Amino acid sequence: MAETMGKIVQNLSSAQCCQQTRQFGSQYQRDQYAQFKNNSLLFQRRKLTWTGISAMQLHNMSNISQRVVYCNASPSATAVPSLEKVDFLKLQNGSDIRGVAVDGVAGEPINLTEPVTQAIAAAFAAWLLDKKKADSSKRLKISIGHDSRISAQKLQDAASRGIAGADFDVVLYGLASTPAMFNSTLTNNVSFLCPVDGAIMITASHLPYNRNGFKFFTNAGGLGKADIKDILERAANIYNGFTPEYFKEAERKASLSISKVDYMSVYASDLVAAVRKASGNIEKPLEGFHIIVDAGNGAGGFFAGKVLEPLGAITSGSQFLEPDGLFPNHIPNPEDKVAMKAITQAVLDNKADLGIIFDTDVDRSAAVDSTGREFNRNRLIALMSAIVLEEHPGTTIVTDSVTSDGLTTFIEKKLGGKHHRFKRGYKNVIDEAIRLNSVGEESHLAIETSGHGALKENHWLDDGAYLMVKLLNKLASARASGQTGGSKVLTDLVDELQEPGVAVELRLKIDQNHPDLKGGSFREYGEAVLKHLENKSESDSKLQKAPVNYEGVRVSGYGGWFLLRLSLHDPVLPLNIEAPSNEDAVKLGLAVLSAVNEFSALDVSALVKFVQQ
Ligand SMILES: O=P(O)(O)OC[C@H]1O[C@H](O)[C@H](O)[C@@H](O)[C@@H]1O
Repeated sequence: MAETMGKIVQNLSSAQCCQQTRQFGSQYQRDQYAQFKNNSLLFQRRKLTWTGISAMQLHNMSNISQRVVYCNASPSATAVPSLEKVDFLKLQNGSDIRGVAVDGVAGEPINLTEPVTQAIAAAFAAWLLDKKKADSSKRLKISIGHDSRISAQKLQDAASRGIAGADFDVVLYGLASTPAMFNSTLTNNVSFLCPVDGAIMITASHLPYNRNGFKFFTNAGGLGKADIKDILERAANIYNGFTPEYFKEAERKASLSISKVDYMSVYASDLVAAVRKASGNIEKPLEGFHIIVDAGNGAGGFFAGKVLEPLGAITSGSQFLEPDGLFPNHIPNPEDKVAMKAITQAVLDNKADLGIIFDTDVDRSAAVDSTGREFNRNRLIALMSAIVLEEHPGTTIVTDSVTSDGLTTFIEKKLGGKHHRFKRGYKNVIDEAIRLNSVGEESHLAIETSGHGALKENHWLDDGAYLMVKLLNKLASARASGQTGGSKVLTDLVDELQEPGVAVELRLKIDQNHPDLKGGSFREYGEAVLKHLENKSESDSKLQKAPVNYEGVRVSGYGGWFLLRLSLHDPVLPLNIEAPSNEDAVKLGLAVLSAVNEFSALDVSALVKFVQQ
């Protein structure tokens, strides 16, 4: 059995990527597949063989497996790799690590190799050991999960060697969601080897198939920027000290310390229990509801079979539940228009009550009501605020900076709450909500327009599945109190949200090699652009600077507003404009353009196009 499970883990990514019969509807899909075909040659060279087991068969097999399987088959490095020089700090992406794990995209060489991964995992173990010094007598364990990416298995194997080499136990969850990984540090269940001391999620969220990365958790939550920097610095040292003996020894230790657990079943059953509890302990509180899931071929497919069906919902018409790291149907991203159109169409075609869509690693989500009305961005925040403010009257809702003025009016005037519009970035909003509570301002919800949302009642974990559970609770309790009308109970909650006639986001790139930067960083340049825009706006009588603002330059005028800010990660100034009409939006666009036009390293072509429409 142990050997079989070792094989299953080994073959998972080949199974996901070797489906031969594909039909591609768009150029995006054809491009992805062409790139994949090149990559599959690489896979063959690395001797990952295709055994003919489909991803769904694997899924079914894992369902009948024992809870804990000890894998004696070690993840093999096959040969001692030759090491290239690596700038580890370049792999930091805020509070995540991101890199290129698969060849095939021009101009994007691999920088997340197996040795780099092994060093990063060993560095996380070392970091964790420092944090847990108090009980260092016990052997620590780290869980590893991954999304559906085609590089998942090789990175999982390398991470396992890194952790085992540091004398930790490794618990493999296979295909998992990011929030489940955090949850595994909290769950008390020895037969599933929980709680673990630390958890690693291998994911690059919605990014293209060639990327991958890591998120790290302890029972205190996700690691922040400073911790990630610390881990990457440790990883660079570990990497520089690698020797052939080290690799051999890590491989030997890995063969002794890896177990496999079906943790997603534990996590899913917690979600099921939460909905049952909210409905007054009804076994099937969603009986009769037709709810469609679109997992975008990421890790969220479990939600249909392991959450909705046990609660009694019909899930027929659900789509893209099978993991496929080439994402052949649409990008798994609730912010993506094509993705939202796909779930909306599925709801309408199937005359379903509700549609639910997740991003690749299920930390983000959105929904669609039975009429095809989308609950994403400001509307999802409004809906979640309505639910949370019913439970906690007057509480503060923390959001990111690009939320609309209509949302503020809705939260404050209609719902009687307080809207704290903070900065972009899921970690920023979560940390701010935690800070507010610590200084005596009650907050129960931190949520971004991107679909990241975290509740105090759920350990401030940003969990797309849990957000959807809150919607299900509402459906179930409405049903229990005799209301009919399906998802109308949700739609009614946001019917007074004022929405702008026009809402756009334009992303203006800074050319980092442009002489106008005069050798400075793109951040300094971006700050100079923002300062200039702020000064110009102050001298324009038709514009008013937002009295409270935590990021970039936010200005009202012409019945709407704009926000220009620096991207969290990229050399980009994202510009959001919302206005009652196109004409007003163009006036706001022109006000920005007249201020930023003289910055020759800034690509304003998207803005020029917008104002000329
Ligand atoms: O600043 P931007 O480029 O718009 O990116 C902002 C986004 O970055 C990442 O994807 C984070 O996970 C999100 O929480 C954040 O909203």
